[in-house]
Amino acid sequence: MAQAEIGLIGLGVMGSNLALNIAEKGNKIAVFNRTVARTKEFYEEAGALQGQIVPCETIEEFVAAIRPPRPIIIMIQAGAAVDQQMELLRPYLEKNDIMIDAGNANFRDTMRRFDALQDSGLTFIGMGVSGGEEGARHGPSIMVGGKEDSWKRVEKVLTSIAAKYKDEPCVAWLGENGAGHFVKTIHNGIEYADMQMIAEIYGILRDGLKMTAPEIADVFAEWNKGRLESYLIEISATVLAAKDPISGNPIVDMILDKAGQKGTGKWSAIEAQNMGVPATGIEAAVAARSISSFKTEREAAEKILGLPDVPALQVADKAAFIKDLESALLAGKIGAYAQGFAVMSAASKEYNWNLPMPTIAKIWRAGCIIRSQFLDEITSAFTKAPDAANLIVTPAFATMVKDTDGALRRVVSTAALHGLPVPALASALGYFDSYRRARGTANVIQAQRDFFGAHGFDRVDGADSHHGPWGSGLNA
Ligand SMILES: NC(=O)C1=CN([C@@H]2O[C@H](COP(=O)(O)OP(=O)(O)OC[C@H]3O[C@@H](n4cnc5c(N)ncnc54)[C@H](OP(=O)(O)O)[C@@H]3O)[C@@H](O)[C@H]2O)C=CC1
Ligand SMILES: O=C(CO)[C@H](O)[C@H](O)COP(=O)(O)O
Repeated sequence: MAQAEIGLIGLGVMGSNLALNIAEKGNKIAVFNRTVARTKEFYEEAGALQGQIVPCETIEEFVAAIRPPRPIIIMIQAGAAVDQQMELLRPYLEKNDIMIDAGNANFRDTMRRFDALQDSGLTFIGMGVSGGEEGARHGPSIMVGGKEDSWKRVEKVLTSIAAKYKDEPCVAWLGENGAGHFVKTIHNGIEYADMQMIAEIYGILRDGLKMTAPEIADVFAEWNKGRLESYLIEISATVLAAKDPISGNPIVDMILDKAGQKGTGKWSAIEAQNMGVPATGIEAAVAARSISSFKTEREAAEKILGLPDVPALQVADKAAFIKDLESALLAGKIGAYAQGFAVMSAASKEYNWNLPMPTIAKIWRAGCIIRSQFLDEITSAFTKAPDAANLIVTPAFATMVKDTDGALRRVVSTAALHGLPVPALASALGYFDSYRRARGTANVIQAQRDFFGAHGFDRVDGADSHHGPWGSGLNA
């Protein structure tokens, strides 16, 4: 029997769908799962694809089933489980075999694993996969990091399973070691911001305009035909329209308002802070998820503080206000993506990855959770200006920022005046207002720091005096 082209460990939600996708595209695949019963179940459910799948009960049998040099995808719970799995696998591997961690790893773990294998003859790929269950099965977006020659060994298989945007595969080698997982992390950070801003707009429509879930679904479905066309707006319309089979109510009204998080959003915010690059949209979204999880505390706080004593929202022209919400959401999205790309640009320099920004935007156009028409516009902006300091100063996006500015301002201020929380949208406005202002207010911060800590300051006239006259100046 011919050997498998590739192996995959971990037949959970992502791994099983990825394995079926690989098999369906004509690649023979060997599979293994820690819990053997799951491997059997997976194989039985594979139907017509069984001929392409080699189910294995032991690691030894699994490794022997793959053609060397063996690419082995590890698609399991991120973190310590990956280290454990790699240790179990290692004794059976041979020179040039490639372990591919396809889970949502912290890129720092990927760098460590990559380094640990440097002189072993084995290689390592850190690969971000996005698209959830459906994407894994029918075409995810794949962000690859590692040695270029390891990528060459898997390029054909990965290209065959990746999503296609107008025939262009949404997979690319992005750089050495942690590059792929870093880009996937920022993808997820942007995903957090995108989702949070949609939720904030939903909050204005629900609590401000008192619209029902199906009515809001119609608004989102309409927006999905315009500038906001995206997977996240599409699924938001779908979930808002869905009914709870138990109560008959809209299902979203029966879902608790607390959201979990597994780490990638937080890592994006941490890495942005580490490099001194503002990612306020992502930070606001991560904080909003954390506040959402304080359900009991929030219930107690509402009893003590009550909701803000503000008038109910009244709008003279509802259609015009909804148009403003659409533009404000686009503006917020521009801010979050601009920040995400700025973080990747800084990381590219810090880690010598040479991350290709237009390519990243390109492979996010289909397959992944943040896929949208908007990413094609980003692709085009970065293709024309690959060295732009920030997405918002590229000609197309500068125009968009100016065009949506009024709406963002009206929506954020209206929300504030009516006690409706919009932390991510407000962060976008603050970001734009700070970034576009040549003369800011940090002169006072410089002065304060120099006053209390003799930190010195730079002068507007470029002259050499770097310490204030505070003592004499104050007391004179
Ligand atoms: N779900 C999603 O939408 C996405 C998930 N990811 C990432 O993909 C990875 C897998 O996620 P998902 O498929 O959702 O997870 P699941 O919970 O569905 O599956 C987890 C898998 O990990 C295996 N596993 C857990 N611990 C160990 C261990 N110590 N040793 C060996 N195997 C272990 C499980 O095996 P067993 O059956 O024996 O328990 C199972 O096969 C994660 O890193 C996740 O963050 C990435 C993109 C999207
Ligand atoms: O990678 C993903 C989507 O792109 C996963 O669904 C991930 O779990 C999302 O992050 P979180 O669980 O923190 O919301």
